Amino acid sequence: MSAALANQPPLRARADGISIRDVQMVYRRGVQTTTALAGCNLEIPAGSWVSLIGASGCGKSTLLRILSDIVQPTSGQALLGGLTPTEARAERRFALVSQHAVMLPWRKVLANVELGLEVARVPKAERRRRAEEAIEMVGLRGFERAYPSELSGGMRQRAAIARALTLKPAYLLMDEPFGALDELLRDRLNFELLRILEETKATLLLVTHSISEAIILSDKVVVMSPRPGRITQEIDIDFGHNRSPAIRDDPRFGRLESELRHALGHSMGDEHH
Ligand SMILES: Nc1ncnc2c1ncn2[C@@H]1O[C@H](COP(=O)(O)OP(=O)(O)OP(=O)(O)O)[C@@H](O)[C@H]1O
Repeated sequence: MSAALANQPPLRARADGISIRDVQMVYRRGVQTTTALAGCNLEIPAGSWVSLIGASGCGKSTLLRILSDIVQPTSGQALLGGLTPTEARAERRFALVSQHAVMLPWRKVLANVELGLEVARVPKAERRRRAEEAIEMVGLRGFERAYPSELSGGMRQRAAIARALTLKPAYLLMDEPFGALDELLRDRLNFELLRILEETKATLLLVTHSISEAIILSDKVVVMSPRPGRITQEIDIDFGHNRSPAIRDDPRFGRLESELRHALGHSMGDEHH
Protein backbone atom coordinates (compact mmCIF):
# COMPACT_ATOMS: atom_id res chain seq x y z
CA MET A 1 0.00 0.00 0.00
CA SER A 2 1.39 3.43 -0.86
CA ALA A 3 2.10 5.94 1.90
CA ALA A 4 -0.64 8.20 0.54
CA LEU A 5 -3.21 5.42 0.80
CA ALA A 6 -2.05 4.38 4.25
CA ASN A 7 -2.79 7.89 5.49
CA GLN A 8 -6.40 7.78 4.33
CA PRO A 9 -9.07 7.36 7.01
CA PRO A 10 -10.09 3.70 7.33
CA LEU A 11 -12.37 2.93 4.40
CA ARG A 12 -14.42 0.43 6.31
CA ALA A 13 -15.56 2.90 8.96
CA ARG A 14 -16.62 5.25 6.21
CA ALA A 15 -18.40 2.52 4.29
CA ASP A 16 -20.32 1.44 7.39
CA GLY A 17 -21.89 4.83 7.92
CA ILE A 18 -24.34 6.83 5.84
CA SER A 19 -23.01 8.75 2.82
CA ILE A 20 -24.90 11.44 0.99
CA ARG A 21 -22.92 12.44 -2.08
CA ASP A 22 -23.92 15.36 -4.28
CA VAL A 23 -27.58 14.52 -3.88
CA GLN A 24 -29.96 16.66 -5.85
CA MET A 25 -33.71 16.24 -5.82
CA VAL A 26 -36.03 18.03 -8.19
CA TYR A 27 -39.74 17.31 -7.87
CA ARG A 28 -41.76 17.84 -11.01
CA ARG A 29 -45.48 18.40 -10.93
CA GLY A 30 -46.77 19.28 -14.39
CA VAL A 31 -44.74 22.25 -15.54
CA GLN A 32 -43.80 23.19 -11.98
CA THR A 33 -40.46 22.08 -10.58
CA THR A 34 -39.21 22.33 -6.99
CA THR A 35 -35.56 21.86 -6.15
CA ALA A 36 -35.99 20.14 -2.79
CA LEU A 37 -32.28 19.37 -2.45
CA ALA A 38 -29.40 21.03 -4.26
CA GLY A 39 -26.04 19.26 -4.08
CA CYS A 40 -26.14 17.84 -0.55
CA ASN A 41 -23.07 16.12 0.91
CA LEU A 42 -23.01 14.48 4.31
CA GLU A 43 -21.02 11.69 5.96
CA ILE A 44 -22.46 10.06 9.06
CA PRO A 45 -20.02 7.65 10.72
CA ALA A 46 -21.40 4.30 11.86
CA GLY A 47 -22.80 4.45 15.38
CA SER A 48 -23.07 8.22 15.47
CA TRP A 49 -26.17 10.36 15.88
CA VAL A 50 -27.06 13.19 13.51
CA SER A 51 -30.04 15.56 13.47
CA LEU A 52 -31.36 17.54 10.54
CA ILE A 53 -32.93 20.84 11.47
CA GLY A 54 -34.14 23.74 9.35
CA ALA A 55 -37.09 25.76 8.15
CA SER A 56 -40.10 24.04 6.68
CA GLY A 57 -39.49 22.91 3.11
CA CYS A 58 -35.69 22.69 3.28
CA GLY A 59 -35.73 19.05 2.23
CA LYS A 60 -35.23 17.21 5.53
CA SER A 61 -37.96 14.64 4.90
CA THR A 62 -36.87 14.32 1.29
CA LEU A 63 -33.39 13.30 2.43
CA LEU A 64 -34.90 10.65 4.71
CA ARG A 65 -37.22 9.45 1.97
CA ILE A 66 -34.27 9.04 -0.38
CA LEU A 67 -32.36 7.01 2.22
CA SER A 68 -35.37 4.84 2.93
CA ASP A 69 -35.89 4.07 -0.78
CA ILE A 70 -39.24 5.83 -1.05
CA VAL A 71 -38.02 8.25 -3.73
CA GLN A 72 -34.98 8.28 -6.01
CA PRO A 73 -32.72 11.34 -6.15
CA THR A 74 -32.56 13.22 -9.44
CA SER A 75 -28.77 12.92 -9.27
CA GLY A 76 -26.08 11.96 -6.81
CA GLN A 77 -25.88 8.98 -4.51
CA ALA A 78 -27.06 7.96 -1.07
CA LEU A 79 -25.45 4.94 0.59
CA LEU A 80 -26.08 3.08 3.85
CA GLY A 81 -23.12 0.93 4.81
CA GLY A 82 -21.96 1.06 1.20
CA LEU A 83 -25.34 -0.19 -0.07
CA THR A 84 -27.84 1.73 -2.15
CA PRO A 85 -31.18 2.38 -0.38
CA THR A 86 -32.80 -0.35 -2.50
CA GLU A 87 -30.13 -2.87 -1.47
CA ALA A 88 -30.23 -1.73 2.16
CA ARG A 89 -34.01 -2.12 2.16
CA ALA A 90 -33.77 -5.65 0.74
CA GLU A 91 -31.33 -6.50 3.53
CA ARG A 92 -33.49 -4.74 6.14
CA ARG A 93 -30.58 -2.62 7.31
CA PHE A 94 -32.68 0.43 8.22
CA ALA A 95 -35.98 1.26 9.84
CA LEU A 96 -38.03 4.41 9.38
CA VAL A 97 -40.11 5.89 12.20
CA SER A 98 -42.32 8.87 11.38
CA GLN A 99 -44.39 11.38 13.29
CA HIS A 100 -47.63 9.44 13.34
CA ALA A 101 -47.28 5.85 14.36
CA VAL A 102 -49.12 3.68 11.86
CA MET A 103 -50.78 0.89 13.81
CA LEU A 104 -53.32 -1.64 12.59
CA PRO A 105 -56.28 -0.89 14.90
CA TRP A 106 -57.59 -4.47 14.89
CA ARG A 107 -54.27 -5.91 16.07
CA LYS A 108 -53.03 -5.89 19.64
CA VAL A 109 -49.73 -4.19 20.48
CA LEU A 110 -47.75 -7.43 20.32
CA ALA A 111 -49.14 -8.30 16.88
CA ASN A 112 -48.48 -4.76 15.65
CA VAL A 113 -44.88 -4.92 16.88
CA GLU A 114 -44.45 -8.30 15.16
CA LEU A 115 -45.67 -6.93 11.85
CA GLY A 116 -42.26 -6.09 10.35
CA LEU A 117 -40.95 -9.53 11.27
CA GLU A 118 -44.01 -11.14 9.73
CA VAL A 119 -43.37 -9.33 6.47
CA ALA A 120 -39.75 -10.51 6.73
CA ARG A 121 -41.09 -14.08 7.14
CA VAL A 122 -39.36 -14.62 10.45
CA PRO A 123 -40.68 -17.84 12.10
CA LYS A 124 -43.38 -17.38 14.73
CA ALA A 125 -41.40 -18.30 17.86
CA GLU A 126 -38.49 -16.03 16.89
CA ARG A 127 -40.97 -13.27 16.03
CA ARG A 128 -42.56 -13.46 19.44
CA ARG A 129 -39.20 -13.45 21.23
CA ARG A 130 -37.89 -10.42 19.33
CA ALA A 131 -41.16 -8.50 19.68
CA GLU A 132 -41.21 -9.09 23.44
CA GLU A 133 -37.59 -7.99 23.73
CA ALA A 134 -38.36 -4.76 21.81
CA ILE A 135 -41.50 -4.10 23.87
CA GLU A 136 -39.42 -4.45 27.02
CA MET A 137 -36.82 -2.06 25.60
CA VAL A 138 -39.33 0.73 25.00
CA GLY A 139 -41.00 0.21 28.38
CA LEU A 140 -44.34 -1.13 27.14
CA ARG A 141 -44.35 -4.36 29.12
CA GLY A 142 -47.82 -5.17 30.35
CA PHE A 143 -49.45 -3.59 27.27
CA GLU A 144 -48.80 -6.45 24.83
CA ARG A 145 -52.49 -7.37 24.73
CA ALA A 146 -53.84 -3.80 24.49
CA TYR A 147 -55.29 -2.43 21.26
CA PRO A 148 -53.73 0.74 19.77
CA SER A 149 -56.90 2.71 20.64
CA GLU A 150 -56.24 1.94 24.31
CA LEU A 151 -52.79 3.55 24.22
CA SER A 152 -51.79 7.17 24.66
CA GLY A 153 -49.99 8.98 21.82
CA GLY A 154 -46.66 8.47 23.54
CA MET A 155 -47.30 4.76 24.02
CA ARG A 156 -48.28 4.35 20.37
CA GLN A 157 -45.06 6.06 19.35
CA ARG A 158 -43.11 3.71 21.61
CA ALA A 159 -44.86 0.76 19.99
CA ALA A 160 -43.81 2.11 16.58
CA ILE A 161 -40.22 2.36 17.81
CA ALA A 162 -40.44 -1.19 19.17
CA ARG A 163 -41.63 -2.39 15.77
CA ALA A 164 -38.64 -0.66 14.14
CA LEU A 165 -36.25 -2.21 16.68
CA THR A 166 -37.43 -5.79 16.09
CA LEU A 167 -35.64 -5.68 12.75
CA LYS A 168 -32.39 -4.79 14.56
CA PRO A 169 -31.68 -1.99 12.11
CA ALA A 170 -28.14 -0.69 11.79
CA TYR A 171 -29.65 2.64 10.72
CA LEU A 172 -32.55 4.27 12.48
CA LEU A 173 -34.17 6.97 10.32
CA MET A 174 -36.60 9.08 12.32
CA ASP A 175 -38.80 11.86 10.93
CA GLU A 176 -40.14 13.99 13.80
CA PRO A 177 -40.83 10.87 15.87
CA PHE A 178 -41.90 12.84 18.93
CA GLY A 179 -43.29 15.90 17.12
CA ALA A 180 -46.89 15.18 18.06
CA LEU A 181 -46.17 14.71 21.77
CA ASP A 182 -46.16 17.19 24.62
CA GLU A 183 -42.87 18.61 25.82
CA LEU A 184 -42.54 16.53 29.00
CA LEU A 185 -43.23 13.24 27.30
CA ARG A 186 -40.97 14.17 24.43
CA ASP A 187 -38.20 14.82 26.90
CA ARG A 188 -38.65 11.46 28.56
CA LEU A 189 -38.71 9.61 25.26
CA ASN A 190 -35.56 11.46 24.16
CA PHE A 191 -33.61 9.94 27.01
CA GLU A 192 -35.23 6.54 26.49
CA LEU A 193 -34.14 6.69 22.87
CA LEU A 194 -30.59 7.49 23.96
CA ARG A 195 -30.55 4.40 26.15
CA ILE A 196 -31.85 2.28 23.27
CA LEU A 197 -29.23 3.71 20.92
CA GLU A 198 -26.49 2.89 23.38
CA GLU A 199 -27.79 -0.63 23.68
CA THR A 200 -28.29 -1.27 19.96
CA LYS A 201 -25.35 0.82 18.67
CA ALA A 202 -27.57 1.93 15.77
CA THR A 203 -26.65 4.94 13.64
CA LEU A 204 -29.31 7.64 14.02
CA LEU A 205 -30.48 10.18 11.46
CA LEU A 206 -33.24 12.28 13.01
CA VAL A 207 -35.37 15.07 11.59
CA THR A 208 -36.58 17.47 14.25
CA HIS A 209 -37.89 21.01 14.70
CA SER A 210 -36.73 21.19 18.29
CA ILE A 211 -33.34 22.74 19.01
CA SER A 212 -33.03 21.10 22.44
CA GLU A 213 -34.05 17.69 21.09
CA ALA A 214 -31.43 18.06 18.36
CA ILE A 215 -28.73 18.79 20.95
CA ILE A 216 -29.77 15.99 23.31
CA LEU A 217 -29.94 13.37 20.56
CA SER A 218 -26.94 14.27 18.39
CA ASP A 219 -23.22 14.12 17.92
CA LYS A 220 -23.74 16.54 15.09
CA VAL A 221 -26.57 18.88 14.15
CA VAL A 222 -26.91 19.61 10.45
CA VAL A 223 -28.61 22.92 9.67
CA MET A 224 -30.44 23.18 6.36
CA SER A 225 -32.00 26.07 4.49
CA PRO A 226 -34.80 26.11 1.88
CA ARG A 227 -35.22 27.23 -1.72
CA PRO A 228 -33.22 25.35 -2.77
CA GLY A 229 -32.74 22.90 0.10
CA ARG A 230 -29.12 22.67 1.13
CA ILE A 231 -26.87 22.12 4.11
CA THR A 232 -25.63 25.41 5.52
CA GLN A 233 -23.85 24.38 8.70
CA GLU A 234 -22.71 21.34 10.69
CA ILE A 235 -22.42 21.87 14.42
CA ASP A 236 -20.61 19.29 16.59
CA ILE A 237 -22.18 18.37 19.93
CA ASP A 238 -19.37 17.14 22.17
CA PHE A 239 -21.29 15.52 25.01
CA GLY A 240 -20.11 11.95 24.36
CA HIS A 241 -22.58 9.07 24.51
CA ASN A 242 -23.47 8.67 28.15
CA ARG A 243 -25.97 11.48 28.48
CA SER A 244 -28.33 12.21 31.30
CA PRO A 245 -30.92 14.99 31.65
CA ALA A 246 -28.20 16.88 33.58
CA ILE A 247 -26.58 17.89 30.27
CA ARG A 248 -29.20 20.63 30.11
CA ASP A 249 -27.51 22.27 33.09
CA ASP A 250 -24.12 22.16 31.40
CA PRO A 251 -23.14 25.71 30.32
CA ARG A 252 -22.25 24.28 26.89
CA PHE A 253 -25.91 23.36 26.39
CA GLY A 254 -27.06 26.97 26.51
CA ARG A 255 -24.23 28.05 24.26
CA LEU A 256 -25.15 25.38 21.69
CA GLU A 257 -28.80 26.42 21.86
CA SER A 258 -28.00 30.00 21.01
CA GLU A 259 -25.48 28.95 18.34
CA LEU A 260 -28.18 26.82 16.71
CA ARG A 261 -30.84 29.49 17.03
CA HIS A 262 -28.47 31.88 15.31
CA ALA A 263 -27.63 29.34 12.55
CA LEU A 264 -31.35 28.72 11.98
CA GLY A 265 -32.06 32.45 11.81
CA HIS A 266 -29.45 32.81 9.11
CA SER A 267 -30.67 29.74 7.25
CA MET A 268 -34.10 31.36 7.02
CA GLY A 269 -32.52 34.50 5.64
CA ASP A 270 -33.57 36.48 8.70
CA GLU A 271 -30.82 38.94 9.41
CA HIS A 272 -32.47 40.18 12.60
CA HIS A 273 -31.67 37.03 14.60
N1 LIG B 1 -44.02 14.69 -3.72
C1 LIG B 1 -43.69 15.97 -3.90
N2 LIG B 1 -44.00 16.62 -5.04
C2 LIG B 1 -43.67 17.92 -5.25
N3 LIG B 1 -43.00 18.68 -4.35
C3 LIG B 1 -42.65 18.09 -3.20
C4 LIG B 1 -42.97 16.71 -2.90
N4 LIG B 1 -42.50 16.42 -1.66
C5 LIG B 1 -41.90 17.55 -1.21
N5 LIG B 1 -41.99 18.54 -2.12
C6 LIG B 1 -41.41 19.90 -1.99
O1 LIG B 1 -40.03 19.78 -1.73
C7 LIG B 1 -39.60 20.71 -0.74
C8 LIG B 1 -38.97 19.96 0.42
O2 LIG B 1 -39.96 19.21 1.10
P1 LIG B 1 -39.64 18.33 2.40
O3 LIG B 1 -40.90 17.71 2.84
O4 LIG B 1 -38.49 17.45 2.14
O5 LIG B 1 -39.18 19.47 3.44
P2 LIG B 1 -39.03 19.44 5.02
O6 LIG B 1 -37.78 20.17 5.33
O7 LIG B 1 -39.13 18.03 5.50
O8 LIG B 1 -40.29 20.27 5.49
P3 LIG B 1 -41.13 20.22 6.87
O9 LIG B 1 -40.19 20.68 7.93
O10 LIG B 1 -42.23 21.20 6.62
O11 LIG B 1 -41.62 18.81 7.04
C9 LIG B 1 -40.83 21.51 -0.37
O12 LIG B 1 -40.81 22.72 -1.11
C10 LIG B 1 -41.99 20.64 -0.79
O13 LIG B 1 -43.10 21.42 -1.17
